[in-house]
Amino acid sequence: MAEQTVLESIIEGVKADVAVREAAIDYQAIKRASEQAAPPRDAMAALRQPGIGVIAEVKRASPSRGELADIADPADLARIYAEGGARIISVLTEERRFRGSLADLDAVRAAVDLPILRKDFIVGPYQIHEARAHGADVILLIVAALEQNVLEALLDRTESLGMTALVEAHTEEEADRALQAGAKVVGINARNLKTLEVDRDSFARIAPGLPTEVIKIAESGVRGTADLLAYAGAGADAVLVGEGLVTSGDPRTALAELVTAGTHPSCPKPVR
Ligand SMILES: O=P(O)(O)OC[C@@H](O)[C@@H](O)c1c[nH]c2ccccc12
Repeated sequence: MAEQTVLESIIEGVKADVAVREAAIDYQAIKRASEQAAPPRDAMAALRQPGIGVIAEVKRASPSRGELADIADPADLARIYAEGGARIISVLTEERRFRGSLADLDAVRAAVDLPILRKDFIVGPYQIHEARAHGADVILLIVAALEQNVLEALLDRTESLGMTALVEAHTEEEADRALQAGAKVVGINARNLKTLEVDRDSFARIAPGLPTEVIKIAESGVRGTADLLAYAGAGADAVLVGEGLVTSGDPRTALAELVTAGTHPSCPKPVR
């Protein structure tokens, strides 16, 4: 048998964890909970604000870097992000490799009023209802992890709940599949989730081929304002930043620098 990619091994763990949660709260129950949650916030409006937005991520660990930051109080970090001008807060909920949890999502939801992205490896509708039930407004759909018909079904499910899907691609082919499925927000991840290699040029290669009306997010590898400005120059509406904030020692200042650069009159703007 061919060796598993990192992505495949993560997904295997995620499926096992979802099965455990579903045994405790079944599909009908999580569906009801998602329908009873307070209405989702408008992430598209947040992303359409002028300037290059920053999506700030609550991230403790990653398979590529191991432990990044303890983050004893994710609510506290989320408040710092909100005060610092983040457009959206991303919360990793994958437990095995990223040390996130739904408890983190709950804590952040209770602390801030911004749209929240549940960042996980979504494999089926259960996790989408779960995200909504826990107050998420945006979910990540990773093209490389999903068959096309499943991607389409999950995108429709997300939108029918009034949520926004950030559809993630790493190659031109995956970006085409995202568009085929009807994605309105496309993220280009500089990191290849199969090998964990980072290629910061992938955004500049792929983004110009996307329709102007599609919102474009540059994901991963933003170390500071120079990377933000480079992504802005290549047409990004927003950047998604984890490691650069949580390992900075001073996330408030690190975020302020990015937000200031992204809203400065000299910052390149996406063509609309
Ligand atoms: O920590 P970074 O390099 O700033 O990256 C943030 C974000 O892009 C990254 O966490 C991410 C992007 N897509 C993902 C999919 C799954 C898990 C994590 C991710």
